[in-house]
Amino acid sequence: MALRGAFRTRCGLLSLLSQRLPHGNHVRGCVSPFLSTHRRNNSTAPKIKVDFDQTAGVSIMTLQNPPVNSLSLDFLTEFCSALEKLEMDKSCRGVILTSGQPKVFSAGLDIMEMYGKSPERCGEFWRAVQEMWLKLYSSNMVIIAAINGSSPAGGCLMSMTCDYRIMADNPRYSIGLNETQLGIVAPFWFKETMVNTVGHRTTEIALQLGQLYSPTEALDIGLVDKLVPEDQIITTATQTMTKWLAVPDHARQITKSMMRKPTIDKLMSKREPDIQNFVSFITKDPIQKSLGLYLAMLKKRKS
Ligand SMILES: CCCCCCCCCC/C=C\CC(=O)SCCNC(=O)CCNC(=O)[C@H](O)C(C)(C)COP(=O)(O)OP(=O)(O)OC[C@H]1O[C@@H](n2cnc3c(N)ncnc32)[C@H](O)[C@@H]1OP(=O)(O)O
Repeated sequence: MALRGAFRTRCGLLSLLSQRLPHGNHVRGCVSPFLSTHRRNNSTAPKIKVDFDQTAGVSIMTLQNPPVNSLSLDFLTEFCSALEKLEMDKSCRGVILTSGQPKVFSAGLDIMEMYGKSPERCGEFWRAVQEMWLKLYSSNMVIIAAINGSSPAGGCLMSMTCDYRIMADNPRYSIGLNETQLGIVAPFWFKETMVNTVGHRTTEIALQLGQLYSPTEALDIGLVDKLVPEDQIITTATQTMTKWLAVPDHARQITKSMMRKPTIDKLMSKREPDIQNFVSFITKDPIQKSLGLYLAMLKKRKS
């Protein structure tokens, strides 16, 4: 039923863009579903900057995949490899995740990775998305998100895998799992991560509506834990980290695992079917058309 609903029209995307774009913009004029070009970040510059403070045992991972830190296959691969290195380094006990791009923490999954790609490539991409989630959600380190910009969809998922979320108090920013507004469906592990964060009822409403929340609304529902002025976000994250690292590692790690293991085990046991589900869903013609329209509109609203 959900799939049929998503396939029925492209209005999920159209209504999202005409009703509420994250920065309050509106679609202007008509759009062509055909996208001939798309500015890609093909740079070989590192997409993740890691600053390790050896004395504190804390790394700051800065996401730097311009223009909007979208989660492309290359980005995810580099991110997982950087995180794995830190995980294996016993002197690193905490990570602060933040964005090096103005106004955006992460725009979520790179839509270009899901548009016009072969089933094989889509499968490879989805495996990388799963890997990012698994590595973050099961990390032994304390992970704090310093959300210094908008964080829709996959960006919100990434934030929710962290142990604590501090968001810049700027009403122009938004955060949430807005998948249904794009005519796509948040997979079960996105849903469970949100349930584990804000509870069942709030998730039910948030997911069906594909709701994007302002920082104040996100704080109200517990999607983020603290709001601070943007220029204080890293100092606040660093102070918060000190508090978390004062707890004995083994006790905190076992507790974290106890809370998250059922969800992690569920994805681990369903990884391949989850990839197949994603590939068969995303490569369907109506979904491809919707994604094409959405991309075209993202560009159009700037002109
Ligand atoms: C039955 C069950 C089956 C299960 C099937 C599974 C289904 C799939 C589930 C997928 C799960 C998650 C999905 C996602 O994460 S999809 C991504 C959703 N993201 C969004 O909707 C955000 C879109 N972007 C924005 O709203 C804004 O860009 C912004 C982040 C608020 C920033 O605004 P801005 O004004 O600063 O920048 P803007 O001018 O809009 O964008 C700059 C350029 O970046 C391009 N771009 C933006 N977002 C993306 C993106 N996510 N992917 C790729 N490209 C993106 C945008 O087009 C601009 O490009 P250009 O400069 O014009 O070339």
